[in-house]
Amino acid sequence: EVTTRDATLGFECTDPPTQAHKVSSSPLIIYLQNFITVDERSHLKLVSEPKFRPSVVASHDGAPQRSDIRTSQSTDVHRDAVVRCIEQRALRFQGFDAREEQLEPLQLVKYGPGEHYDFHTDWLDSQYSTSFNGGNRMTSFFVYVHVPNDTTGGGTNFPLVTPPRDSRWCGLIECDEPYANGLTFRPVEGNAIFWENLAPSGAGDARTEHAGLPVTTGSKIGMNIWTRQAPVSDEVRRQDVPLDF
Ligand SMILES: O=C(O)CCC(=O)C(=O)O
Ligand SMILES: [Fe+2]
Repeated sequence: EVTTRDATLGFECTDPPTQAHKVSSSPLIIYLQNFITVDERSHLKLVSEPKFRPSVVASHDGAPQRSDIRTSQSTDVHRDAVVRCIEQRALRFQGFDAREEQLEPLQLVKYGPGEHYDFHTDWLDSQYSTSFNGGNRMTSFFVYVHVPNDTTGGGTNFPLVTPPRDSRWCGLIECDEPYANGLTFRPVEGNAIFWENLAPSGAGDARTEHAGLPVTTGSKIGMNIWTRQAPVSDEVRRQDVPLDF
């Protein structure tokens, strides 16, 4: 167990007892129960709350733009001790080889009633996967940071992935979903979905298409942890150049 102290915050970086469950081998999808602690969740909620702005998507000419495709609010967060603790956990999970410099700034997304993110892939077209940007998004974690008890809807749907069958999944995925709808994860606070976006050739894997389904009641805060193929430029890491799509 890795433990470090940050005196300024009195925060102790301690890994929660995460349980990993494989969902799919191809594309690789792994479900992580208890990936961030209660303290980390409340800290992320606190620091992000005043910073949320309407989410954007990548437009044709490269400029981030608002769109009906993605009606949530987003923000990145300052790399304080809590954020660095989660970053290191995400890197260790990927087998030590991924370097800190490959991480995009962690991105929080908040949905209120009716808000959603339409079907998309996290891997990007070549114009957004330049060497300046560290190439493409090799992997994604989507972490459920804050999901009040009254929240309904807001699942994460992978239409091209076959759901696992065992009934022990039923708290974590929609088990009564019509088979044709693919796999829908329920938003369960503290848990995360990890997947690989790229085929071994480096090409984007179309089977990783997914959507943030509309929140019906309540709200949802999630977090994207994206690891690029190569180091992201300092400008992006310092968050001078937003990459917030
Ligand atoms: O909200 C979700 O469940 C998924 C969000 C997502 O896919 C994204 O922000 O890239
Ligand atoms: Fe996504």
